[in-house]
Amino acid sequence: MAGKVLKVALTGGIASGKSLVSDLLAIYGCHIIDLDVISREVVLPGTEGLNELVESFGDSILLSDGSLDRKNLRDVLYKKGRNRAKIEQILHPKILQKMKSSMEIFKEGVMVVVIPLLVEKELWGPFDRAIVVDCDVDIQINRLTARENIDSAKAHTMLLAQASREQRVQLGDHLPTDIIDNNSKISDLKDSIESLSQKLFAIV
Ligand SMILES: CC(C)(COP(=O)(O)OP(=O)(O)OC[C@H]1O[C@@H](n2cnc3c(N)ncnc32)[C@H](O)[C@@H]1O)[C@@H](O)C(=O)NCCC(=O)NCCS
Ligand SMILES: Nc1ncnc2c1ncn2[C@@H]1O[C@H](COP(=O)(O)OP(=O)(O)OP(=O)(O)O)[C@@H](O)[C@H]1O
Repeated sequence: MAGKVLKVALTGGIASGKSLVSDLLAIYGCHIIDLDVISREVVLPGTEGLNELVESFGDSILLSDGSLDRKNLRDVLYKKGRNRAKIEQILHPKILQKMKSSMEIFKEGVMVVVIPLLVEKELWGPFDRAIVVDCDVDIQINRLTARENIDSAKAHTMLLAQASREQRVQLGDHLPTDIIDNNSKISDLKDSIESLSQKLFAIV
């Protein structure tokens, strides 16, 4: 007989710590599906995703080996205008189809699906619960500028393409939601994630 699956959506702003939290949840036995990982698969050389992006934005978005130049597409995405909508229109149906297939394979335990744009795209329908990784905007900007080697003006532009902290926290109106504070040390985050995973495995 098949066991039960707890379907948990994990979200948070850019550079809030979603990957770190999902790595920790994996250590405690959660099964992770990450839409940032899937979004790389749907643009591999030879895919429809990459071909459609090139049709729309030209081959300047490619590196010399024919793979996607992610930095270049990022600049295209955050430029003023309709580029972001066009990129999302090409990639999101493919990403969501792959998410659905990956979710169907998992039959027992705690499944955590990392969805950066969960709130922006109102994608909470298939889930039992949510986790929001939250940190102060200043800390988020510092982590983003350090990781991507960009200035703070560019980091602010990236934040503006996403929901605000306040909007994200309102996810609690739709799903039982755990807010994970990631403002302090990684050792503190580890402790919160250990408790959270115990809670999730007790619910499933
Ligand atoms: C523009 C791309 C190539 C930049 O790649 P890069 O390796 O620099 O970043 P990565 O993919 O790891 O994304 C990092 C973060 O950027 C943010 N982000 C990505 N796409 C978007 C978007 N369409 N709108 C707002 N924020 C976004 C998310 O917080 C995400 O976690 C890439 O982000 C992309 O393909 N985005 C479009 C697909 C998409 O919307 N992905 C989000 C998951 S559904
Ligand atoms: N508590 C913390 N203390 C110090 N550094 C941290 C902490 N949490 C995350 N970081 C660092 O901040 C950066 C962003 O974290 P991470 O990549 O996990 O965020 P993310 O939400 O997955 O990012 P993205 O939205 O780009 O996918 C990384 O370089 C990570 O190592």
